[in-house]
Amino acid sequence: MAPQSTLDIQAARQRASFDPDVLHRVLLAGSKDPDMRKRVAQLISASPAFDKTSKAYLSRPKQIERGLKAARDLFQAVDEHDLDYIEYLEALVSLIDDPIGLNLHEIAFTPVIQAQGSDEQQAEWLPLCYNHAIIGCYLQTELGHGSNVQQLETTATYDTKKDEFVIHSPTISATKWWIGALGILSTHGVVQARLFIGGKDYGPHLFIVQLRSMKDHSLLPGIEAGEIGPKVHGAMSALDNGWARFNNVRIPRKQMLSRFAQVEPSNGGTYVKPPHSKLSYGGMIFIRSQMIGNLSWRLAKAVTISVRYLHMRRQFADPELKPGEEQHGVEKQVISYPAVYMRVIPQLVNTIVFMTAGKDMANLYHAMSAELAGGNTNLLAETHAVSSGLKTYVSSAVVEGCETVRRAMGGHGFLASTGVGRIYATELPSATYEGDNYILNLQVARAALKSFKAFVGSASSDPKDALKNLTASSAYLASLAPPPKLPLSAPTAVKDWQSLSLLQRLLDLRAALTVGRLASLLASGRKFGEMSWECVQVSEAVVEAFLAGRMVEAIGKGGLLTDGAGEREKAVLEKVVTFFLLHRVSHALPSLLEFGILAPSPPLSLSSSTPLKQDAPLEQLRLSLDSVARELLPELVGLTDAFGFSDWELDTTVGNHDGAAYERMLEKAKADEEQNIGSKAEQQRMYREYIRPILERGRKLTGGGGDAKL
Ligand SMILES: Cc1cc2nc3c(=O)[nH]c(=O)nc-3n(C[C@H](O)[C@H](O)[C@H](O)COP(=O)(O)OP(=O)(O)OC[C@H]3O[C@@H](n4cnc5c(N)ncnc54)[C@H](O)[C@@H]3O)c2cc1C
Repeated sequence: MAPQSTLDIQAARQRASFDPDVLHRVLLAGSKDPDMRKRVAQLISASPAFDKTSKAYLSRPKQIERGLKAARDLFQAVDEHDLDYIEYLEALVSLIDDPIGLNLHEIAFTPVIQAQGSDEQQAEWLPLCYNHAIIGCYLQTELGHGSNVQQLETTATYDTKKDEFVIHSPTISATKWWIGALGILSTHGVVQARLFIGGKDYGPHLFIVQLRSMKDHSLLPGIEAGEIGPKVHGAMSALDNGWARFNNVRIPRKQMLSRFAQVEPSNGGTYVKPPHSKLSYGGMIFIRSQMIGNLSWRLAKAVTISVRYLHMRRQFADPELKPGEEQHGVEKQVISYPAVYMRVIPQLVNTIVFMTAGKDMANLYHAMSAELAGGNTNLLAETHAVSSGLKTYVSSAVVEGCETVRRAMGGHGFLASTGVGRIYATELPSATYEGDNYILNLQVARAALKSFKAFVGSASSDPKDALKNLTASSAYLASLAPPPKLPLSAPTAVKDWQSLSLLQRLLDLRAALTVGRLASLLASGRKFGEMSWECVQVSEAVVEAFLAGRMVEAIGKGGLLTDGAGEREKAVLEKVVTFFLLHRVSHALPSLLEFGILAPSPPLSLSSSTPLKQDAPLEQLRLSLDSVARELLPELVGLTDAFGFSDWELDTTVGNHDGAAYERMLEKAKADEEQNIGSKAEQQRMYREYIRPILERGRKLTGGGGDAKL
């Protein structure tokens, strides 16, 4: 007989109303080939090189070595199985779930050369990058400067006589810091440094600098570098984040990345300006746009583990059931408690929303790149606004989501072998790197203000033209034309709250008026620089309106969530989208009431004996949210199965496909004993050296009374 936990998971799996395999293909469509993913996962998991069983017990140097070994063995697998570049990237970025130095080569170093290198530079450097004849990192951040890139101190001074740049770190605060893959792995780096020509400062530009010898990997003359040390929660231990200082290091002029800005040798060095001031952001946009989809799959793992565990975990029988009634005395699955499912369902729903947003983002990025290649910068501002908004929103939500589903698991969620804490710790800095989220909120708010002013300015004279100029990121402003009559009449029935167009309109109006409020504050004399807290609210409102619009489109005919889906899959995805919008509208209630978009409920009676009037619109909103959550409850395990993770990928004791959690937890505790607390002989030694003296002292103090108990 299978353990109860297995029976619980099997029963939960059978309750799903749709085919998880079909849904799996819908979720991956347009981003990954499911068959390729499965094939690569199988061959990577079968290789002892990628074994994860001892990872939690390794010292820092051994973690670093494990990361380097993974990189070397990955290339052996590439050669042995003839993996192409996409297959290799899948293995590196999503299957080896610890970030390793090589990731930076693929997501930062190579892309910045692709985006910012001239044709000649690409021809020279990219073959070396693709074949890993060199390994690179991206050196932007300095000890004293992070978000404010314009104040970086490292200099690149043009030497007319030798036609070279001299790279130099003038102060301690100019030391490059945090640089992934710099500590031990990289041979080369792209360095952000201030360009000086003839004493004039042209601000930060990008330079390819060789860091280590190609013969013996020693640091080149004039370069000092090292590793910065362990990170919080022991996270990212296999990744060698490093520091570096440059002492008048010379590089040829052709190593300044010059797709856009250039330095020509004529007249003692002539600076050629980029055609668009934001063109150098291209590399950043690439990394951010990749992050959205990647983060969604990390949350998917955490949610899969948690949801499966919460179906097999049972606590407390229903106290209202009487003896003889079905389920009397049987403990309930904890997922059935509203205080559990109301924490977990929003995370599961976010996962699917973010996967879809990730595809949207990738499509937008590719369209922008194609246009840029032809010299057209039309999509640059839009791509910058969308990628900044999604990066800040998604990374914050994923970090919080991982911690939420971990806490929902109670004590076992705190055990490393459960696996969710590891995902949380790894994703935690995503809220900081590639643009600190609070800095990005400022940029989102600035872009929103610009769109708002342009729209309001032209809507009064030419409403049609104003509407025509809206983009995906500013589409919510259409809710202001014609000016809405507020408050809107809110539904008084649960079902009516589930209208996607109504929910989207509410989020659109809330975004438009949140931006409008910021514009009014500016008009009343407040300075933008003093309103970084207001910008948090603006950014959240604008991104949620954007996501609402994209999700309503995705669930429509031919949308990202319906293409390839059968009727049953469409039905469950529609519930997912409905829950997302309802949940966001509930969360936005303070603003919806503050701006008068919805009318407040009448004051509550203070008497505890008066029954609550459930027909008030906002009560109906609460009921509606709970009703969709309950409709989703039987689908949860099926939905997580649709993510398609193998047990090897999840690397958990409690979230495996078969649900046998307790068996695995005990098995692992026994199997790991030696790595965990040392051999039996070691344990005896520790007893003799540390435990026995305490007990002997205690016995002496109690007059040897403890002996009687032995
Ligand atoms: C794990 C990890 C890996 C990294 N990898 C790399 C890498 O490979 N290469 C690289 O170059 N860098 C890397 N970084 C650095 C990263 O890009 C920076 O940490 C990030 O840009 C933020 O800069 P900062 O840390 O200096 O924060 P700061 O800019 O000092 O910010 C500190 C605080 O001040 C707030 N703040 C700052 N200015 C304002 C303002 N105007 N208004 C309101 N609030 C403000 C911020 O929101 C934040 O809360 C990495 C960082 C981490 C954590």
